[in-house]
Amino acid sequence: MANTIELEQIKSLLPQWVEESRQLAVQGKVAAYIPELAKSPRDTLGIYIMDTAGGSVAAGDCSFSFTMQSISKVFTLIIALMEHGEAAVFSKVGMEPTGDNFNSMLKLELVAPSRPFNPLINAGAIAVTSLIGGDSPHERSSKILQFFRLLAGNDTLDYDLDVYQSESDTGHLNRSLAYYLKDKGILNDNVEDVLDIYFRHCAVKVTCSDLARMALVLALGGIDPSTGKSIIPRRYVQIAKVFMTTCGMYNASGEFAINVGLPAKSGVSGGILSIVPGRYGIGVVGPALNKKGNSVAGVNLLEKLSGEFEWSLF
Ligand SMILES: NC(=O)CC[C@H](N)C(=O)O
Repeated sequence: MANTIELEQIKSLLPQWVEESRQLAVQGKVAAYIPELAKSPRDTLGIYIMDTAGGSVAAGDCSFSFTMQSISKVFTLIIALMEHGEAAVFSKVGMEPTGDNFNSMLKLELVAPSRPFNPLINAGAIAVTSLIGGDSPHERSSKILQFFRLLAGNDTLDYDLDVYQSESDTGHLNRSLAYYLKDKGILNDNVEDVLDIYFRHCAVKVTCSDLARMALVLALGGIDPSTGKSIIPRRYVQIAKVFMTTCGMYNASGEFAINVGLPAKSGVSGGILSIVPGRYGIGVVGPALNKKGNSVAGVNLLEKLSGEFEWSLF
């Protein structure tokens, strides 16, 4: 179906669907292991969809801002690939899902070498972040933030310093993962430096429209929709999409592939970035999470959309 006709249909259906999906938030829980995230309003639900021709649809709580958390890992992977290429990145992380929690230590010890299974689990993302170069932790963080701003088409993107501080004060499990990787020679960086960079990129504050714009660049195979120029090599977008499909929704990635069938990445703040390749960039937020750590209402909304408009890639 032509995008413009479909977008009009989405526009008319979406407000009602948002209200229906919002009802499911009571089944979920807001993440509390980062204390600052526990303050998020459970019933919030927003979605923003951008198409390749400049059209967009917004519904629900689109002015709500939230931190990217694990969604940022997709883009730090891309930066590391652009700086160092595939061989260097895949010497530090694998290409396979784990079946374990995103912050699990288990396979690092069980499987030799202790290379994290993929770049979207915490251990893998920390290893990838350690590859991003610069003269100081500040310079490395700035480079990441600038790239996120470019992708979002929003020069005002910045850190939520309360969330950053909260995670920095309590992120001892991530610290232990990083020290373990340092011991095993996977991480060559100063551990506290790399964690600071990691906590900062997780704490970049966005709205659904920022996520949709970042997603749109991926949907376009790396083309900046404002300039028509390539800002990410197509091959690296392909790699990112594969990881989003196989590992992007934690241990529910298989279920999500069956029920929605789109590359997606979620974060513990309740955000989900998803794409319909060649067509749409989508940003969703709903802070109440299901047992697998994904936004209950957000996943439900994406299921409705994909089902109705037959977006599944499979
Ligand atoms: N799943 C997530 O969104 C995790 C990101 C979070 N900053 C953490 O490291 O625990």
